[in-house]
Amino acid sequence: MFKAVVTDLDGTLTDRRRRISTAAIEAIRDLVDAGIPVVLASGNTTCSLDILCKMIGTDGSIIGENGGVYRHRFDGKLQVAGRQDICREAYRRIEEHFAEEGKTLTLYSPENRFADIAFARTVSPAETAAIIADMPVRTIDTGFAIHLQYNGVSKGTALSELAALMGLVPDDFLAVGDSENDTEMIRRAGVGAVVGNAVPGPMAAAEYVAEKKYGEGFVEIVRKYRPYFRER
Ligand SMILES: O=C(O)COP(=O)(O)O
Ligand SMILES: [Mg+2]
Repeated sequence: MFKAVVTDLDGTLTDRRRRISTAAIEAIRDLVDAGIPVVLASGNTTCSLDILCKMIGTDGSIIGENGGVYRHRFDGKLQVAGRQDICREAYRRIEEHFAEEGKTLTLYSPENRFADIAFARTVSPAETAAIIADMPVRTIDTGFAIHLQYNGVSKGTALSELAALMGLVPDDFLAVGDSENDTEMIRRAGVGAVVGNAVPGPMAAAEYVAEKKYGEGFVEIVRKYRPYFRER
C-alpha cells in the first residue's frame, strides 16, 4: 500500500510551455481530499512552489531546487541541503568560460535560491559540465533550465529526509517525473512512474511509463495506482 505521492512539476504537471494541466490539478485535489499527501518536487524555488501549493490545495510539503531545499507543510522549517557557495564558484567559472566566447548567461531567480544555481539553456549542458568536471558539482539539464547542484543532493535524497519528517519512508511514495532530475526520486520511491514525454534516464528507472504525455500522463498514472493507496 502507498501512502503519499511525490510529483515533479515542469513537464509532468505542465506542458512544454509550462502551462499547468487543469486535469492534473483535479487529480491532486482528489488525492488530498482522500487524505493522501501530495508533495511537489521541483527544480523551482520555494516561493514559486508555495503559491502553487496554496492554489492547488496541498499542505505545503515541498522539495525545491532539485532537493536543495525541502519542507514539511507550510509551517515547517525550510531545510537547506548542499553547498550553494561551491555551486556559485562553479557558476563563476562557467560564466567566465562562456564570456570568452561572447556569450552572456541568464540566471533564474538567484535571489530566491538557497542551495542550487539555475540558468537559461542558452549554452550546451555537456560543455557546461566539462568546464566544472573537477568540482563536486553536478550539471543537471531539466529541459527547462540548467542547474548546478552540489554532489550527493537530489530530489531522491530530499525525499528520504522529507519522508522521515512526515513519519513515512520513501517506499510509501508513488513518485512521478519526466527528467534527469527525477531519476533518483523515482528509484528511491516505492514505485516510480514517468509521463510519456520523459527522457531516457528516468524512463529506464521507472516501473511504469504512461502512454500519455504531460498532465494527461500524470492523471493516467494516478488512476493506475489509485487502488493501491491507503486513505487516511
Ligand atoms: O526547474 C526546472 O528546471 C524544472 O523544474 P521541474 O523539476 O519541476 O521539472
Ligand atoms: Mg520536470
